[in-house]
Amino acid sequence: MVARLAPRWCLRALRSPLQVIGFPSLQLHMSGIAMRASQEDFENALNQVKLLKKDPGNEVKLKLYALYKQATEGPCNMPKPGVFDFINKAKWDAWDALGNLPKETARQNYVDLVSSLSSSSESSNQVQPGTDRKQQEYENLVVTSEDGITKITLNRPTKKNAINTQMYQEIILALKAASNDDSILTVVTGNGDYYCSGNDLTNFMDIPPGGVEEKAKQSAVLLRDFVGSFIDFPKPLIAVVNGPAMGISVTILGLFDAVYASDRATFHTPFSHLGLTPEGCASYTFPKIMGPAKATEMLIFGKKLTAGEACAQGLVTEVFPDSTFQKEVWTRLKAYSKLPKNAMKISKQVIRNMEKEKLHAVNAEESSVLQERCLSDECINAAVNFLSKRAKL
Ligand SMILES: CCCCCCCCCCC/C=C/C(=O)SCCNC(=O)CCNC(=O)[C@H](O)C(C)(C)COP(=O)(O)OP(=O)(O)OC[C@H]1O[C@@H](n2cnc3c(N)ncnc32)[C@H](O)[C@@H]1OP(=O)(O)O
Repeated sequence: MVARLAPRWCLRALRSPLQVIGFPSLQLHMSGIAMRASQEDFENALNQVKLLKKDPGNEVKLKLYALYKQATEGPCNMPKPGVFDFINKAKWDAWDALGNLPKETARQNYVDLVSSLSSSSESSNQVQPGTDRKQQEYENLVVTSEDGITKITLNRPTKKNAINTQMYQEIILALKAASNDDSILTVVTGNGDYYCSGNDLTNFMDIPPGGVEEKAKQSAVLLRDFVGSFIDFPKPLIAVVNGPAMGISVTILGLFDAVYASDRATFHTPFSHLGLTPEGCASYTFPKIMGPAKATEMLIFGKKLTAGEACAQGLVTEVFPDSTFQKEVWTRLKAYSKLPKNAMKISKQVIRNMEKEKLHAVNAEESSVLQERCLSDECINAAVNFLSKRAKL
C-alpha cells in the first residue's frame, strides 16, 4: 500500500494543491517522551497527507518527500539529476540532505510533520469555513475571501459609502487582516451606486470634551494611520471603482496597484470648495501620475474627471462599460489571482518600497496641514453648509 500511494503523491508533489478535509492529529508524544511511530502510524500519515485541505507549500512537500524516501529506502541512492532538471534536482537535494538518518527516525519525523500539518490545517479551517467566507464582522464593511482574493466592500450605501470615524478604523483593521491572510490580491470596492463619497462630513460635528482642537488632533492621527495602512500594504491592492468617487477615496487611489473603473465612475476632489487641502499622499502621487498641471486642476480647482479622463491621466488602469463591469473585472482578477503569489507580492514591494519613506513623510505633512485646516472658517462653513443641505457639490 505504501509503495502504491507514495510515488503517486511524489509525482504530484511540486505541482498540485493537496485535497480536501481535515483529520485528527496523531498523538505521538506522551508525558514528554517521544514514542516510535509504527508502520501503521506511517501508513496513516501517508493517507492523511493526501487529505490536507491546505497546500503546505513546496518546502514542506520536499521535506515530506525526503523523509518518505529515507524511511522506505534509506539514504539517497539515486544519481544526481542535471542542473536544469529543476524539480528532480530539488527532490534529490532534499533527500540527500538527510544523509544517514536512520529509517525509523525518518518515519517518526514524517509522522510528526504530517501531524503538525493536519492540526494547522484544522485550525485554519475554522477561520476559512467556505469558499466565500466572511472573515470578521464589521459595522461598515463587508469583507470576504474567495479564489485567493480578499474583497473589502465599503458598505454604507445610503450615505454613498461616506467614511465615518468607525469606518476609517475598520478599513485599517481589514487591511491589516488582509495583509496577514492567505489571499493573493486585495480588492476595495463599494456597495450601491457610489464607490465612496469621501470623508463623512458629520465627522466634523462630533466634538470631544477637549474641544475642536482636540478633535482636529485626533482626526489628524486617524488620517495618518489610515493612509499609512495603504502605504504599507504588502500585497497587490486593487480598486474596483463601481461608481462616483470623491475626496479621500480618490486621493488614495495613487497608492493602489491597479484601478478598474466603471464608465459610470467619476473622480472628484473638491478640497478647496471645502476649505481643505489634499491628503492620501495625492500632493505627491498625483503630480507624478498625471503631471503637475493636471494634478492642480483636480486637487486645487476641484475639476471632476470622468472615468475615461482619469484613465487618460493614468489614475485609472482601465475603464469598462457599466453593464459588463463586474463580470469583466472579476474574471480578470480571478485569472490574476492564479499567478504566483510570492512573485507578485515581491514585485509590488520592489516597485513601491523605494518610495515608502517619502510617502510616509508626505502623509505626515498632509495630515498636519489638515489638522490646522479643519479648524479654519472656510472648512467649518463648508461643512455646516453641507450639513444644512445648502450645498451639493
Ligand atoms: C474636525 C475634523 C474631523 C475630520 C475627520 C478626519 C478625516 C480627515 C479627512 C479630511 C479630508 C477630506 C477628504 C474628503 O473626502 S473631501 C470630500 C468629502 N465629501 C463630500 O464633500 C461629498 C458630500 N456629499 C455630496 O456632495 C452629495 O451627498 C453627493 C454628491 C455625494 C451625493 O448627492 P445625491 O444628491 O446623489 O445624494 P444625497 O446628497 O442625498 O446623499 C444621500 C445621503 O448620503 C449622505 N452623504 C453623502 N455623502 C456624504 C458625506 N461625504 N458625508 C456625510 N454624509 C454624506 C447625504 O447627506 C444623504 O444623507 P441623508 O439621506 O441622511 O440626507
